[in-house]
Amino acid sequence: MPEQKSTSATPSLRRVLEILASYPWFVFVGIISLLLLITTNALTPQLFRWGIDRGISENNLDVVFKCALFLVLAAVGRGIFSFGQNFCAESISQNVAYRLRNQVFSKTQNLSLSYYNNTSSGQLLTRVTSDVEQIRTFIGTTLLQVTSGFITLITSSIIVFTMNWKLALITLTAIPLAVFLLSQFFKKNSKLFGMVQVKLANLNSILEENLIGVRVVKAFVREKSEISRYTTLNGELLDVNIKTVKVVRNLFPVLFLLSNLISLAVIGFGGAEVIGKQFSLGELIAFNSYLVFILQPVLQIGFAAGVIAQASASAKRVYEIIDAKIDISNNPNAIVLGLSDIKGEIKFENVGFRYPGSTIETLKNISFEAKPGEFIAIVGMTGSGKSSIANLIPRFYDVTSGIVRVDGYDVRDLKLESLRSHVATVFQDATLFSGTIRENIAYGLPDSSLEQIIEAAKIAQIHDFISTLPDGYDTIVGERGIGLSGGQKQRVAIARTVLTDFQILILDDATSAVDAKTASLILESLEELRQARQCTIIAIAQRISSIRNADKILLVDKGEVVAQGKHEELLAMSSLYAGILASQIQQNQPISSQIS
Ligand SMILES: Nc1ncnc2c1ncn2[C@@H]1O[C@H](COP(=O)(O)OP(=O)(O)OP(=O)(O)O)[C@@H](O)[C@H]1O
Repeated sequence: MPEQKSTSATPSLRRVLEILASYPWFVFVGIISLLLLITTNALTPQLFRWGIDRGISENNLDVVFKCALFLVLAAVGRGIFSFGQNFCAESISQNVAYRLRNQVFSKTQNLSLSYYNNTSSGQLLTRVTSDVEQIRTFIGTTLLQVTSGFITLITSSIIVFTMNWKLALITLTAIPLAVFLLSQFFKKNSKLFGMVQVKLANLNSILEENLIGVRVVKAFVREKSEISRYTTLNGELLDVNIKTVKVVRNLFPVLFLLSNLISLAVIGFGGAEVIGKQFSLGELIAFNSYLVFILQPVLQIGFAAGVIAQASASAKRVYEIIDAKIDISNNPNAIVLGLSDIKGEIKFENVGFRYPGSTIETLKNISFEAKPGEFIAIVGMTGSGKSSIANLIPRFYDVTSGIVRVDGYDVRDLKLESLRSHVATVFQDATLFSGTIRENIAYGLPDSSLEQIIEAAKIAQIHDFISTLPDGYDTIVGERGIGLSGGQKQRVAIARTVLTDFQILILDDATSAVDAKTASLILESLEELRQARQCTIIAIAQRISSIRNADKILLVDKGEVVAQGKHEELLAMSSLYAGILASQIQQNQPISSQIS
């Protein structure tokens, strides 16, 4: 993973708890309900004591009836306060989950591309879904249990002390023992709980890869081995889950044993005191009820221990994304280039580039210039570095050495939004979103009129095809809609880009899936657009025939520009270029397939 601020589990959970301050009313009403519930619970044994000692023992029916009435009122109060505290806790937990999901998602939108090179989307998905859900469960249920447990434990301890300090001492020996057991449990198992989420994320990655690559799996008849790969990882998740169940399960018999031993001691010692008339029967019954309010919270906290450990691990993983360093960001004095200011000049000055985390120098000493309104082509073998050069112009990555300039400005000094809004890119891999064709074309400028959209579609040579569809521009594409061929998708992607207000257009193998005739029609339209807008075009091309009229052609080999000039000049000066052209004429095939 890319460099990240170290995020440890406990501070991460503390950061989750700090979010609660944003919901003061829910917290306030929740705490009041919780305190009232605890008070009602604490009063109930006293009512029993009163009913037994003053009512039953003294044959006073009036006290017995009053006691019964108060007990009913206490039960109703418990119902209301319990609803209040649970409603507030659930509401807060849903809001915290909403906020974390939004925070993680907006971070994923701002993270640099290098982060995605090193993190699978399955891992990211798990953090937005499962990890956030763990945190929600912790806030909605566990936090309440633990808070109420602690307060009940303290108030009940005070009450039992005032009732009978000797019996209380026997009872309270349970607490340090339980705390010791729980701390040991935490120490030993926090790693294990983190592993559950790691395994789940691995499983999601495989699932995601397979869903995306389902055609490859089928074409290579790899279904069985993919099922076995998934099953293996699923088995690992099962093993870790079972291990967590086991460690939690092992904790409870010990805690129950402790609780039973204390009960035994109280009944034995308390019973002797009742016989010796030092303690009334009502007091012993009330005392015994408080025992539940001491031991139950200890068990509750025990139950919560696992969830807290899991929530801590999840919070750590969620904050790892929220805190992830953004490699490409605006510098404090970044300049905004307005549409009327930008001319479209590009200059590479001795540019060297290494992908983040890589030790290999992908680009070396790249220097070239594109004047405003020029058509520059980049050709070269597959893997030579053509896309890497193009990626540096809209600052998808930063150079390792040298400078990339747009209109004389170092791109690192320009505001990213302003730079990228003037530099439009059509990628080879045309990703469309679910929605209508119209929405897809208008993705960059959602307010575009249908006329503008149609004009863009005409330039991309896709208008005629769209017109044949029953719903025309309102046809749904993407996962929910009709399937488009690779070439059709590429043309919709070109239309989507053409519609925007760019001054520099980068075509990264943008017509690779389109037939040669349509590709040349698209280039003709783009040429007209270039003349009209005076914009600069950088085209990465596989077919030399499609770019022979370029103002300048850069021939890239092993990360270096080995020759640059017009088509005829390159033919004369570069045997590599001449060789590529000859082989293309001979075989009428793209460059990459010749070389690879
Ligand atoms: N994200 C990345 N991280 C590390 N190395 C990368 C990354 N992307 C590309 N590379 C490496 O950089 C080199 C240049 O890749 P690039 O995509 O620029 O080549 P290209 O000339 O555009 O290739 P093609 O014609 O096949 O698209 C290759 O060796 C590739 O392995």
